[in-house]
Amino acid sequence: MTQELLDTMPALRIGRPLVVAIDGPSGSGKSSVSKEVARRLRLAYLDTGAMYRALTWYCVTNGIDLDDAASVEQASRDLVLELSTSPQQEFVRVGGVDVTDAIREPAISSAVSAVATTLGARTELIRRQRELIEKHHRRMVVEGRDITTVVAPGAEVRMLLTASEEARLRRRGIQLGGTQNAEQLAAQVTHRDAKDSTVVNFTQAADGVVTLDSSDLDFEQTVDAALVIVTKVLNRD
Ligand SMILES: Nc1ncnc2c1ncn2[C@@H]1O[C@H](COP(=O)(O)OP(=O)(O)O)[C@@H](O)[C@H]1O
Ligand SMILES: Nc1ccn([C@H]2C[C@H](O)[C@@H](COP(=O)(O)OP(=O)(O)O)O2)c(=O)n1
Repeated sequence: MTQELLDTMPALRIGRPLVVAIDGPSGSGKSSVSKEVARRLRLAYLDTGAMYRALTWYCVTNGIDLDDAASVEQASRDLVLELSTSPQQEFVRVGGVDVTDAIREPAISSAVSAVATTLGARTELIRRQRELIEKHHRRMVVEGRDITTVVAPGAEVRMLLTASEEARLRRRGIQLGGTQNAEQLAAQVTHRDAKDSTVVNFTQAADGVVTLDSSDLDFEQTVDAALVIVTKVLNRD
């Protein structure tokens, strides 16, 4: 879809609220596709997974027991977090420390589910996510696991981005530069999803949520398909 066409669509005019909520499993392309969709639609961008990762980094760094729900919940309130909401720039800082790369390390990926399944911590991060959406006047692409269902069920556009398990494992393997063997990849993709889905459902689209299956699409085709969904949903309403 050309930029000229997008820029002239009345439904996409600046000033109107436009929350695009995108959920999906690990490796489905949420972060990369959402960021590009935000750039194309000139919207802010929120990676909610980065918030769960930042909280995990904070807990691990401060020796907080991840099995102690009360301590993890307290940590979620103490967390001093700065997170980029620009799709042009990526940074995450915790207490002034740059953790942009550290939160993507396999050690954090393996620990993050323990934090993400602590309900009290979810409540606090969801509160912060909603605050960020309001701060951006509801003009934002927000991606995660529970955005379409819990964080922003009233979003103008709600999408579930999926891909086959095989495609997701392959993509994550390439993304990590071939450093992980099959077992390590499965731990970071399939097993993590299994743990995470005990608290949120991101495998089936809720009512009103459009599914985009990217298994047989390349990155550009997926971005284009997501933009088509956005324009169709907006022109329908
Ligand atoms: N449709 C696609 N086809 C091929 N690779 C893709 C596609 N979408 C995303 N990718 C790549 O797959 C990897 C995982 O995507 P990412 O956006 O990190 O997924 P998620 O945020 O859902 O875990 C990235 O390297 C990304 O560039
Ligand atoms: N809205 C969200 C976003 C992420 N999470 C959890 C689930 C994931 O295991 C972690 C990290 O999310 P992230 O989107 O960075 O995960 P990926 O590695 O991109 O699949 O956070 C969540 O529970 N709810």
